[in-house]
Amino acid sequence: MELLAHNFRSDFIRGANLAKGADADEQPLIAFRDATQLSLIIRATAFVFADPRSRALRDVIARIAPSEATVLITGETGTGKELVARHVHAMSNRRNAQFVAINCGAFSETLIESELFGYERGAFTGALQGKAGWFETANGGTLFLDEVGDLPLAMQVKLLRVLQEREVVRLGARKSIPIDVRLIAATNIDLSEAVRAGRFREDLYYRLQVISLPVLPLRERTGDVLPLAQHFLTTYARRLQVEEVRLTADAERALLAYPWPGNIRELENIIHRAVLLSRAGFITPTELNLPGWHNAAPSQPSPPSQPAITLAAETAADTLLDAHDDAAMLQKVWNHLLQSDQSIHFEELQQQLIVAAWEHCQRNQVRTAKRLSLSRNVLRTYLKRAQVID
Ligand SMILES: Nc1ncnc2c1ncn2[C@@H]1O[C@H](COP(=O)(O)OP(=O)(O)OP(=O)(O)O)[C@@H](O)[C@H]1O
Repeated sequence: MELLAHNFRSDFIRGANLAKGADADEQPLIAFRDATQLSLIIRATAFVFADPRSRALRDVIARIAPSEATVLITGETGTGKELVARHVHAMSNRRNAQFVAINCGAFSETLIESELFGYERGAFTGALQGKAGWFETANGGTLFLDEVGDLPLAMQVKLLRVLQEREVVRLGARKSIPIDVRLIAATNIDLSEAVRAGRFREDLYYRLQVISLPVLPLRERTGDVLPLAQHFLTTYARRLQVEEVRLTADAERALLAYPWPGNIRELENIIHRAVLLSRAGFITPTELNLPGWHNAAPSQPSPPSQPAITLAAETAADTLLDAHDDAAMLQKVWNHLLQSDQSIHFEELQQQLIVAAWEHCQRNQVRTAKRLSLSRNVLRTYLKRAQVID
């Protein structure tokens, strides 16, 4: 297996320091990223490239990284698009400058303009002082625009202009500011389809995909499954200060047979939970609890009924969303649910929790996505899967 890690800050391989460090406690148990926060700090960056198709991708990245060309990364949710973007940056000549990662789906239409391009003092009510936008923040480095398909059309026009002119004009300003930024964009929707439907500008589409990097779903690169599982096992065992944990042969077979609709993020969550539930240093298919897997052993407790899961999710969502500190609260709720009934099905519970949050937000998708730090696209995917929207 091949594991690449960058020296600047690699939480995944800094295991020894992590075990006792603050990071160990602060890692949220569920992978809702706080998309509304700028990730100005280069965070965990370790890559497993074991499958021949992943190694081919790694070789393409090495070839294109040093160029200044704009890159469009495509792939299903959770396939590792952001990690690929960080890898491109880390292998480019801009590696010592800022990598700014933004999730375009996490911002309202009005907010995104001032965040992207910045504003001058007095540009709008409440603008008591000027602020640099993301383009200015990333100057000299790389700007990663995740979920670029979520950009409103008016913003697409402005983005195209910045890419053409290589300068930004802050809201309320007359002067333009020259910028030197490499843009990497990512999407999990079919942008060419969005172009045909008139939701995405064709000129911007071609401008973005000077280099196109498709990231395959995990089910199409099964050679990565066990090395990734091993990688997350080591990571979470260290973070959770658990002794060495191993997968049984049955558990490995189950991992290989599963189709991974949520891709690497789902694998990471499942291993994280299995490490928490593991006994005597082993993870069996019971601890993996993969959707569709049923343990015939009579000693197993029967799974909770659907109403019980729904109620637990509703309570969890209400507690979570009423709390001030969402991340800490989410971790507590999640811990509680894991401990209260270990047979609760992770995916099912996650789905129920998201639906409950959507109900809590009066079925307003924008507000729900914002509260959960998910993009609207990802939220819609979950809601469709739960069959509560078309
Ligand atoms: N090759 C890899 N090696 C190790 N970890 C990986 C790899 N690819 C992805 N991951 C991990 O899987 C998780 C999901 O990756 P990432 O956030 O980059 O996916 P994404 O495609 O950008 O998702 P989304 O479409 O939802 O934004 C992250 O925790 C990331 O660290």
